[in-house]
Amino acid sequence: MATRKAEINGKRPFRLKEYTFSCEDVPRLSCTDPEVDRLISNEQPVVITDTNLVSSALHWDLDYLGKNMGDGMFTVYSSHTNKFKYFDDKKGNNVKNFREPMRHLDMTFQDFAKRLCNKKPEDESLYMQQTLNDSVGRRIVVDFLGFNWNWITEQQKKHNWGQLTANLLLVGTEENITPSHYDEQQNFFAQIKGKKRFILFPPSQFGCLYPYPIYHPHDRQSQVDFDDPDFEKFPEFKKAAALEAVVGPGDVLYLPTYWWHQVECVQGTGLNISVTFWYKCGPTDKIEYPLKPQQKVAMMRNIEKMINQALNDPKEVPEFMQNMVLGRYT
Ligand SMILES: CCC[C@@H](CC(=O)O)C(=O)C(=O)O
Ligand SMILES: [Zn+2]
Repeated sequence: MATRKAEINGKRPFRLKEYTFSCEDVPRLSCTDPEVDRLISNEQPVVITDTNLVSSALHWDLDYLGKNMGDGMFTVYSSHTNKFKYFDDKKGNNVKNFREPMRHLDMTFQDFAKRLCNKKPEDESLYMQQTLNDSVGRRIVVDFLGFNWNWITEQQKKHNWGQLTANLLLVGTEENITPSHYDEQQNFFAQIKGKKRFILFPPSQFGCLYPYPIYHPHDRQSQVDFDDPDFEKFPEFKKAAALEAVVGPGDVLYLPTYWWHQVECVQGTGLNISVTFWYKCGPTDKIEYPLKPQQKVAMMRNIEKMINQALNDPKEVPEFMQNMVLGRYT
């Protein structure tokens, strides 16, 4: 796999995997720069520095979390490859012979830390993805309360977002990859330890990324394997053009809703810790034309849901959709 050298702000270089598509940089601005507000209002991604959003957690490492996460059971995924492709197990029966691409395990943080430390190259990769809740130890609660809630709540209000829905703690090792998908919430993604590379595509490139059908367990995930794209099956992927951001400790990436993202723990940057801040989207006061790409994606999802409900059988959906468009809108 070809790689290329990269660095953040002249810091120690590291290597990034090369793909078939071009990558432009996401803007990297201080939170004091008024351009940040403009980009967020326009639902454009931006790496925001100097927020102190998670400064109270920059000392987190495996040892500290092992001592302070408490003895609760936490969600850990295990994968034969280094890819952690999300799946909705409630939709598993909709697809014949669906094979779950990773295993969902529950374990204490101490057990997770031990398995990471003793991990041999042939062992499965592990990725903790746990919503921060009141089961954690007191010192983690203190660190959590020490997040810069003033700044992020000010953003939430300024941009008229809905409620904070979850803070997901992500603890992984270098080379863990979350393959390309989109979410339906606004996300301030805070990096605590190690570096993460985001490969982003705007919602307007929906047609290049070929998401699975909405009834599929991999709903919202791209069908395209970036490491070996099938241009026969997914010809429009040739036109995909990405934005890229590498975030390090203290950086916050604003990841707008419906933006596609593949996320890679960067090689050579060690243990990787992040926390997400997911917010419900705000209400659309007035429909304005032309509609925004993300509104069209939301419309497509609602129409797919309606068709699935009306047909009441996933096996009937492909023929129905093809009859509707093939030779008529193609
Ligand atoms: C389960 C969430 C994973 C995360 C990407 C990553 O850090 O691996 C992501 O996709 C997001 O924050 O939206
Ligand atoms: Zn995501």
